[in-house]
Amino acid sequence: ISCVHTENCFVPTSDIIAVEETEFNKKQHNIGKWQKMAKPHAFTVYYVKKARNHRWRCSDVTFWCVDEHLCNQWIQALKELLEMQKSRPKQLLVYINPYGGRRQGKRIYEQKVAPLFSLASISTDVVITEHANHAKDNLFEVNINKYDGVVCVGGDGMFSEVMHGLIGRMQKDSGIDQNNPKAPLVQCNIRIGIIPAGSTDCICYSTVGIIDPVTSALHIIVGDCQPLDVSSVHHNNTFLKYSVSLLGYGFYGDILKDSEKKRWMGPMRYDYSGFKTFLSHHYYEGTISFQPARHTLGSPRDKDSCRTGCYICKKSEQQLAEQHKECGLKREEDEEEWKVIKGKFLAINAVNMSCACPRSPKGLSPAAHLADGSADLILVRKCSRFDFLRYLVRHTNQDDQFDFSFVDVYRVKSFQFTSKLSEDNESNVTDIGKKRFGQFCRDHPACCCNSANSTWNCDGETLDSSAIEVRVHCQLMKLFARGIEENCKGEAAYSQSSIEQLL
Ligand SMILES: CCCCCCCCCCCCC/C=C/[C@@H](O)[C@H](COP(=O)(O)O)NC(=O)CCCCCCCCCCCCCCC
Ligand SMILES: Nc1ncnc2c1ncn2[C@@H]1O[C@H](COP(=O)(O)OP(=O)(O)O)[C@@H](O)[C@H]1O
Ligand SMILES: [Ca+2]
Repeated sequence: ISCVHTENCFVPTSDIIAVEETEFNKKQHNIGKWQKMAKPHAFTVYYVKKARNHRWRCSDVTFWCVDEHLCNQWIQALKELLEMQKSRPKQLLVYINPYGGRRQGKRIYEQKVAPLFSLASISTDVVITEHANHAKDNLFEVNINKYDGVVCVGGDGMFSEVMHGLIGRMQKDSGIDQNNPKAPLVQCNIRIGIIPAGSTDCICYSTVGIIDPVTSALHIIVGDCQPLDVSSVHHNNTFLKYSVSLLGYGFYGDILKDSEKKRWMGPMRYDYSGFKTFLSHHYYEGTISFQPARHTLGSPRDKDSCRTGCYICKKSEQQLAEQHKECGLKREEDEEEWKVIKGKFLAINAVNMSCACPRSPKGLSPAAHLADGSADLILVRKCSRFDFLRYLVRHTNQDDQFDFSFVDVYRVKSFQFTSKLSEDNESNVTDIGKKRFGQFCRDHPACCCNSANSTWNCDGETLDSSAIEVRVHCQLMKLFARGIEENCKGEAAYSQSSIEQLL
């Protein structure tokens, strides 16, 4: 058996996409040494080729020989090897948002992704959504056990919808009340794959390292698995939403609210509203209380970030498994300390992952972990426009965005927020004068005292309440991804040995 390539190629079986018998064709027969072969037989191996910047491509290599039996034996053996890769999906449920991002979802799926799925013998049921919440509602009805995974084609908003459907369905089937903020949620073992076709696509970028539909499709095909922390958001014992990327009040809440009116602008709407919001320079008064995450090894000021095989996330996984074993025992969580901070903030951002995206390749919190059971809480206090701009610019370069006197960052496992306005309204219901003054200010937005509330931006969706209660659920769900791979071939940033050196 020989290969037409002149160079040697080495492909691990885990990177093989498919093996197929190759049809004999004249053109191929006429090249090189195969001209002399009487009746050639051939098979083609399709495999993942890793290119620069975390990009993956489907490549192929064809092997020729004269012996038909030998050729078939090779095909058979390679197919058996593929069968042994148990984590690979065979049956997928696909939701396409035709209106996300630049409205290319359907085209991207049909032209770039579907052919790869069919090459890898994955069967699919495809739903093109007709309205918002279509995918979410549908997930409560379908026979979910039929599928090895769910794929969403769209942006972070579309992913969020699919995640709400899956996690919600899981809790419903297990009789867990999502409205109880303390309920131990049931993990969701059905993986979600993201084919990026949205505006920010930060979840894809932060878990794969690139926004590229083909790369994401290949991660699904090889059956990658990346656990992900999920935050639950409640208000007064009412469930509001889950969040995996950004939960932002003030700056990012205001950008989102303004940008929703400009959907026709496509992804550009965020830059337009960002500029507008930057100029308006609103700050908001409120109280934030949080429980520091003592269980995890890392800190938000670490130099190393979460990478494939991250040791810190593995440690949290072990702790989680131990917790599940001792689930009969009482949790001490509630008695743990709460830290309280009052102030005037331009932005309050809680991120479960770095939130790296093309606009900011290192993200809002470069050292945040995908699956350590914590979120990074970033408090940006009132400062000058110039200082806030300096802070924003550091999201795009190598400088440390936390090295400012007006920026604080904490790694937390839960937090609560109440705005000054809602506190006043609750504690001074009889103080009519104050209420009237509040009303007056809201009617006159030019008034400097900023009496209006901002809104929360929850993975790109607005929340109705400004007072919220948030809890991080360690590794509540899983993605078809493997985290960002280290650039140089070598160990993960946090390898066992580097940690041991640290301790
Ligand atoms: C001066 C340049 C400053 C650039 C600062 C860039 C920081 C970007 C951090 C982005 C974090 C994104 C977190 C992810 C959020 C998404 O879940 C979520 C939903 O995504 P989807 O639409 O795909 O469904 N996306 C968003 O909420 C959009 C966030 C908007 C980020 C745009 C920020 C632009 C800021 C421009 C400021 C301009 C100041 C100029 C002064 C001269
Ligand atoms: N067919 C549809 N029509 C209108 N909205 C939809 C449809 N399908 C999904 N959506 C909603 O569109 C919102 C944004 O989608 P997303 O794919 O995240 O795009 P973008 O990144 O541009 O915001 C999501 O909240 C989702 O619920
Ligand atoms: Ca995390």
